[in-house]
Amino acid sequence: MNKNITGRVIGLYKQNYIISHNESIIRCFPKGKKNEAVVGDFVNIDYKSNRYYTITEVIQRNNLFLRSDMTKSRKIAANIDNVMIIVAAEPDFSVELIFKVIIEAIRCDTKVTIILNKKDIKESIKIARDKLYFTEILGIPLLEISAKYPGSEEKSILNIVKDKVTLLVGPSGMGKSTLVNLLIPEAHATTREYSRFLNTGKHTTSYTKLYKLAIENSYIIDSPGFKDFGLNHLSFNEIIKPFSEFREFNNKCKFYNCTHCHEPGCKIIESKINGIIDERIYYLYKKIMGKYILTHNN
Ligand SMILES: Nc1nc2c(ncn2[C@@H]2O[C@H](COP(=O)(O)OP(=O)(O)OP(=O)(O)O)[C@@H](O)[C@H]2O)c(=O)[nH]1
Ligand SMILES: [Zn+2]
Repeated sequence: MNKNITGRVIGLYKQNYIISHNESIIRCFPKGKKNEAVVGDFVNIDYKSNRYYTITEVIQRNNLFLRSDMTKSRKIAANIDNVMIIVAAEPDFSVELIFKVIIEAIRCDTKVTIILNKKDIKESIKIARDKLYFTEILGIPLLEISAKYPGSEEKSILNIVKDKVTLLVGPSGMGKSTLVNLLIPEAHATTREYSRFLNTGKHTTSYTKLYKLAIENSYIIDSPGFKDFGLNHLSFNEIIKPFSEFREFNNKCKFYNCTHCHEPGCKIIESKINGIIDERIYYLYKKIMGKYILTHNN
């Protein structure tokens, strides 16, 4: 007898899916060779009596957060409302990398918050804060916390994640796991349980997982740390969109297809020279767009 049910992907490791369905979890495999579904997806699954569950259909998504380079793209999570980017006083982090994540979050039409962790490290917190100058100019919420030594302020994260599916991303070493354990005290145990369930033969923790928070209707998706974040799947307009300061000058350049990187008669370059556009933001744009153009023209 075939049994068709709908569930949500809460874990994915190689070809192994963990699907949640009515408070229980089901191990599942993709139907063909391709892994179409990602964490956060709602899927229809099918049980063939003596075999195993397979995903038969991915239900239409609201969005799909991904990163891509010239050769491949990596799907990270689907159906998200919120992207929380975690950086820290130390180790050092790349503003360019963080900004690329913001660009992708805005393409997905989600909210974005930056969490600056390890505020207890007084010697380096100011440098990290200065690097995040763009948050104020572009109106991106920034919250300083200490995931390791939490006080009352850390509770305000709950207001950000309430009633939402929040994707937690960040470079390695910023304290993402510490934050996950603070928000979801049973996360460690859940990860262990999932690893056993996946039967992968080793205790792998480095895969994307969806956790249910204690507050109703609120979820966190924890994804592995990354070193780079490619935007090859985006259009020129999607890359420029978060640079809200540029908007009023965007269509006023001499050339209709101005990249605002080097062209004569560029109103954005002019506005940067006149101090109307923040110089640091302009150079951040130029760096990101310069690399994007280079990979797209090859
Ligand atoms: N001082 C201080 N250290 C912290 C804080 N949060 C995390 N750490 C430390 O920073 C280091 C990295 O923390 P993790 O939570 O493992 O970081 P992660 O981002 O999950 O790192 P990856 O597993 O590499 O992706 C650990 O030694 C933590 O104890 C904090 O608020 N203050
Ligand atoms: Zn221009």
